[in-house]
Amino acid sequence: MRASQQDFENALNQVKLLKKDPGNEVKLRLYALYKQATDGPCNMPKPGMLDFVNKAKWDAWNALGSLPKETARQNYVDLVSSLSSSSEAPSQGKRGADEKARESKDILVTSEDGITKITFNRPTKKNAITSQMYRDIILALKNASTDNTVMAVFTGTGDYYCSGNDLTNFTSATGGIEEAASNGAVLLRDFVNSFIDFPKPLVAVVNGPAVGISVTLLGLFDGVFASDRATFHTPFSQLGQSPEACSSYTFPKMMGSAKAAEMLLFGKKLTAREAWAQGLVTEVFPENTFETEVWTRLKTYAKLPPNVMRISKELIRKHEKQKLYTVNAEKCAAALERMPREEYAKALRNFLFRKAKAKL
Ligand SMILES: CCCCC/C=C/CC(=O)SCCNC(=O)CCNC(=O)[C@H](O)C(C)(C)COP(=O)(O)OP(=O)(O)OC[C@H]1O[C@@H](n2cnc3c(N)ncnc32)[C@H](O)[C@@H]1OP(=O)(O)O
Repeated sequence: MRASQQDFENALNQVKLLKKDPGNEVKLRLYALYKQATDGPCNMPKPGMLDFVNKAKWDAWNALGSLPKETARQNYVDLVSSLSSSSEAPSQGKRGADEKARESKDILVTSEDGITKITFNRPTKKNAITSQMYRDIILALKNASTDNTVMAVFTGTGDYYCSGNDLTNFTSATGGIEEAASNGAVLLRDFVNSFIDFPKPLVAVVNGPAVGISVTLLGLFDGVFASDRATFHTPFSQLGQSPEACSSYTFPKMMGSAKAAEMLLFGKKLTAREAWAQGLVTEVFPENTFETEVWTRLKTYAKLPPNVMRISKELIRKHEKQKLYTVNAEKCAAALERMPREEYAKALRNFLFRKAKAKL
C-alpha cells in the first residue's frame, strides 16, 4: 500500500519527536527523500567542493535520480517508521526490532566488523525458506538498511546454501489454495522488493548448493562469492512454476538469453565455475580456504567509505529500479495464476511423496 499525503505529513511530525539523533547518514537520506517527495528529481546547481554540508545534501538528493515522488514519499514514511519504533523504547532501542529478527531460529542475524550477516539456519531442511523466514529476512534487511553496518551478507548453515522455497509452505494453508496463493504473492512481492531497495552493498557467500529463489535472487546482489562445491539450480519448469525475483529480466541481461533459458526454462544445474562463466558469480574459491578467504575479503570491503558505496550503488541501480518493480509485480501476478494449477500440484505431490515411493 502506497503512503498517503497524510502518512507523509505524520512522518514529518514524527521526525521532530525522535528521541535519539539518527546520525548524519540517516539525516542525509531523510533530507534527500523529503526533497524528492516534494520537489521531484534534483535540478539545483551543484554546490562548490568546499561547501561540504550543502554538497553532501545535494549528492544525497541527486543520487535518487528519477525516483518517483510517490516512491520517495513511501520510503520516507518507512524510514521514519523504523526510526520511530527504535526511539520509542529507549531501553530496548533499535535492538527491539533487531532482536525480533535475531530471535528467529531459522534466520540468524549478527552484526560484526561493519557487516550484517544473515544466515539461512535450517540445515535439516537444507535451509528451505518458510513463510516466517521470508518475513524475518524482510525485517533483517529493513534494519540493516538504516543501522550503522556497511554491507549485508547472506550465507547458509550446513552443507547447503539454500534449497529455495519450502515446498510445504502452502500445503497446510487453512483458507484454501486461492487464498494461500494470494497471500504468497504479496509476501513474495514484498520480499523481492526488499532486495531491490536495499541501499548498501549486498553479498552472497554461497557455501554449497543453491536452488530456486536463492539462485534467482542473486541477480539482485552486488557480489556473489561461491565455494567450488556450490551448484546453482532453478528447476522451475519441473515444478510447474515460473522464474521469480526478477530473474526473467536480470538473467538474460547478465548471461544472454540462450544461457538464461538453459537455466530458467530447462532447469540446467550449473557448477560454481559455470555460474562464474555466465557472470552470475563474482569469484569461486576452493572449498578448503573458502570461508577464510571470503570473510577476509569482505572485512576489507567493509572498511571502504560507506557513503560512497551507497551512492555508487544508487547510481548503478537507479535506472533499473522501476523496471525491477514492474517485473517483480508481473511475476507475483503470474505466481497467483500458476499456484492453483495442476502442474504445480503434481510437482508438489512428487516431492512430498518421493521418499515414500523410494521405499516401495
Ligand atoms: C512466499 C512464497 C514465495 C515463493 C517463491 C518461489 C520460489 C521458487 C523456488 O524456490 S523453487 C525451488 C524449490 N526447491 C526445490 O525444488 C528443492 C526441493 N528439494 C530437493 O530437491 C532436495 O531436498 C535437495 C536436492 C535440496 C536435497 O536432496 P537430498 O536428497 O540431499 O536431501 P533430502 O531431500 O533428504 O532433504 C533433507 C530434508 O530437507 C527437506 N527439504 C529440502 N528441500 C526442501 C524444500 N525446498 N522444501 C521443503 N523441504 C525441503 C526434505 O524434505 C528433507 O526433509 P525430511 O528429512 O523431513 O524428509
